[in-house]
Amino acid sequence: MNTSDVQAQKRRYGIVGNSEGLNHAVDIALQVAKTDLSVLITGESGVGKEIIPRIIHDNSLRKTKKYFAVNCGSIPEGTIDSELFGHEKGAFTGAIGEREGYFGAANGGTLFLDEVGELPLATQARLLRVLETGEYIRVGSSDVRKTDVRIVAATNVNMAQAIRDGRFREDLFYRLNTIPVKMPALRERGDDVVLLFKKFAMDTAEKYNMPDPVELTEAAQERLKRYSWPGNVRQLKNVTEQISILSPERIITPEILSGYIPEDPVTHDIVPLNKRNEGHSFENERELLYKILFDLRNDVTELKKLVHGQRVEREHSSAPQVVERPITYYQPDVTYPVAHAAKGADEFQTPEEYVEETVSLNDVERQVIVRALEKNRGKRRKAAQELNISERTLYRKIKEYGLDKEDI
Ligand SMILES: Nc1ncnc2c1ncn2[C@@H]1O[C@H](COP(=O)(O)OP(=O)(O)OP(=O)(O)O)[C@@H](O)[C@H]1O
Repeated sequence: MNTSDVQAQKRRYGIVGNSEGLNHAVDIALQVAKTDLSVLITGESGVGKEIIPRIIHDNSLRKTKKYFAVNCGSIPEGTIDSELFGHEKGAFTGAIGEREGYFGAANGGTLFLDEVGELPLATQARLLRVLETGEYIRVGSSDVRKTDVRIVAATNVNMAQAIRDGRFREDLFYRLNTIPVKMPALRERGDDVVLLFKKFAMDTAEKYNMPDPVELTEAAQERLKRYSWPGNVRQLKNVTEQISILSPERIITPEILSGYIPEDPVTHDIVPLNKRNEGHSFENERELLYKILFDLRNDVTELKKLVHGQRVEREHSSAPQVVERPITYYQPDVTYPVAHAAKGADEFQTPEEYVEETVSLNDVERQVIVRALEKNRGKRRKAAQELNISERTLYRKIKEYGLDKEDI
């Protein structure tokens, strides 16, 4: 293994970790990059398979040509052939114009077929043909076209089982698997888990302008290493973000970790997140939640500034003082104390009047959505963009909170 090349690639792509399995995967990617051999990357969901095809393409002779990543599992069975191989005008109802398809568009370049194990059998036959001969036919056409595409595929399904079940063609498997690359599960990477936690903690602190990233005690590091991480690096990233944002403590102990990962090191209670399930994606929910929490924190900070400003003003005019409140972080399952919204300078409250009111997270979420809808004059697409969530999630939330019955 050329260690310095491997280290350079890891720096280039922001890959964190130094375990043997990870270094080996990057090394193989580098070694095969200059060939046109097909590569099949295997590994559990969330282990970081997507980076390997990028390394291969960027270090290949095709690097100046197109690179496409296609998630085969997220494309409906009815349209996958047309997406991959293109279609002619009028090939099926709704085919208003012709479509080139990825195999045509990537000519000369690289195509990354993620979740290749999910391809329907008919598409597998087409894929085998193009891999063996470079030939393919658009849907609704009889013309044979030629293309020169390098295929890198990835899967998290057990291919041997899929072949036994008749869900995946054995001949295609061998064709794709010319060079196998195995991405190890996070639980097999030893200290990498701690390095990754540090990276994600720093990224989160930077992203949200936090003064200091969270840090792990020695015991907490051991606890992270003992846990089985069924959702792998993706799960660790989410957990680190959650801790960074939700924990008022910045030094993380095993006790604090217990609120975020199960005590039982091998339990699969925390379900791996499914990126493909866009309509009800946890990533979207999480983003919305983070946004709410940050809006809330910003509101409190603003309020604090306002209170401070008012206090200074009133001190000068010997008016009654207002008690300053520390900013509180949100804690799961705890209602959040907020001061009454500032009403305007003249209506400002005295300490006696300054009451705490609790709002649930749902109330806050509802308010944030109403605010975004009002601001965008009911335009849901714009509101969803502003909230950084998908339109489908916004529609669902609107229904959930009965906002569709309100005049916004
Ligand atoms: N070694 C690593 N260093 C830094 N970030 C990583 C590393 N491995 C994975 N990640 C990050 O973890 C997340 C999940 O990785 P990725 O999407 O590549 O997983 P995957 O194996 O393709 O999962 P799936 O099979 O579900 O598609 C991404 O945000 C990725 O950037």
